[in-house]
Amino acid sequence: MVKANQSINPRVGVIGAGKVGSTLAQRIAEKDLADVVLLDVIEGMPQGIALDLMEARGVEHHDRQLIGSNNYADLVGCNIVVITAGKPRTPGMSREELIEINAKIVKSAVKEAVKHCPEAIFILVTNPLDVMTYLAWKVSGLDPSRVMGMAGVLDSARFETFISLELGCSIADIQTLVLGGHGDLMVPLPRFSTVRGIPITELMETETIDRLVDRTRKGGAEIVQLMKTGSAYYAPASSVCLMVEAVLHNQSRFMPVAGYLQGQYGLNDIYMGVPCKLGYKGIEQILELPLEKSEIAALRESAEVVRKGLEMVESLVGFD
Ligand SMILES: NC(=O)C1=CN([C@@H]2O[C@H](COP(=O)(O)OP(=O)(O)OC[C@H]3O[C@@H](n4cnc5c(N)ncnc54)[C@H](O)[C@@H]3O)[C@@H](O)[C@H]2O)C=CC1
Ligand SMILES: O=C([O-])CC(=O)C(=O)O
Repeated sequence: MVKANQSINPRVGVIGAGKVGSTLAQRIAEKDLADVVLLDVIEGMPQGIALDLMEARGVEHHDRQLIGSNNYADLVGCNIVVITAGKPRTPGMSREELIEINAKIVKSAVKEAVKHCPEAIFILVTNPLDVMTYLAWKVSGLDPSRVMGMAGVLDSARFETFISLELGCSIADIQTLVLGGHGDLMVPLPRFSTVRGIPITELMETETIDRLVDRTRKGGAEIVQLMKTGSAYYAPASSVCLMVEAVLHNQSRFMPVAGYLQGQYGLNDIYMGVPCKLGYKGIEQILELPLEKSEIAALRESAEVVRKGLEMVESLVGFD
């Protein structure tokens, strides 16, 4: 059996071996990106999933190592740590209702992880995303460029899906941008969403765009409602994997990421979805777009929800 600290390959720690975490481990290994340490509080479960994924290697043709663990010390040497630990919502719940249960989990997971791999880049997934990313940054003591959250890639991918279904065209030509907090007030930007460079505002009626924007905003809830017992995980895992690849391969790719704002878009001391350049140092640049007044107002409204969540986290678990 391979020991956790024997590899010289890139290594990604995934904390939380549930739906998102285990699917992400599979994506990372099968795309041949890195070895994976899959960690959970449930004994035997991450070990079983890691072994199952190892046994698929001969068929999938890769040599990546997958290690299941209940011990944070096994994260030694990880280049990236992804936090998926925590509860998903069930029908009727908002993401904010997860704060009480998930803040404790994220705080302790990040504190433990950073002790063993202080050099890692941290990517948060646990909801409510922007609030948990801020909490993770605070308790990690790391530079904000090295702590980020995944949501905008997923929300943009959903918007792209709905546009491609509406226009009956390939998704390959569609690129969208969804900014703001990962909640009902997220900010899809039709002006910056294109099909082969053509803004969708040139291709669809306003009412159609509004309908697709609304479906995007409620994209997570639509799946929660259908699944009944949990939330989306295939598209979320693919979205995190894209960020992992951008960092590991130092790709300098622009994508919407929950990054720490220090005055950009008129917002300060908050994590929220903005266009970021990702490379091996983490967030290398935050791009400030020339937004219209209504778009800025929508971003600020979205930020208010995040701030309320931060107040709640501070009173529940604190940021120390
Ligand atoms: N940012 C985004 O766009 C998305 C966020 N999410 C969020 O990701 C989180 C995980 O979702 P799923 O994987 O579907 O849930 P899940 O319930 O399948 O998995 C969560 C795992 O976390 C583990 N866990 C709990 N406490 C832990 C701790 N202290 N240390 C290590 N592991 C711990 C649980 O044992 C469980 O295996 C949820 O909060 C969900 O809302 C899910 C999809 C998209
Ligand atoms: O909806 C949820 O709770 C999970 C999530 O964040 C998403 O799928 O966008």
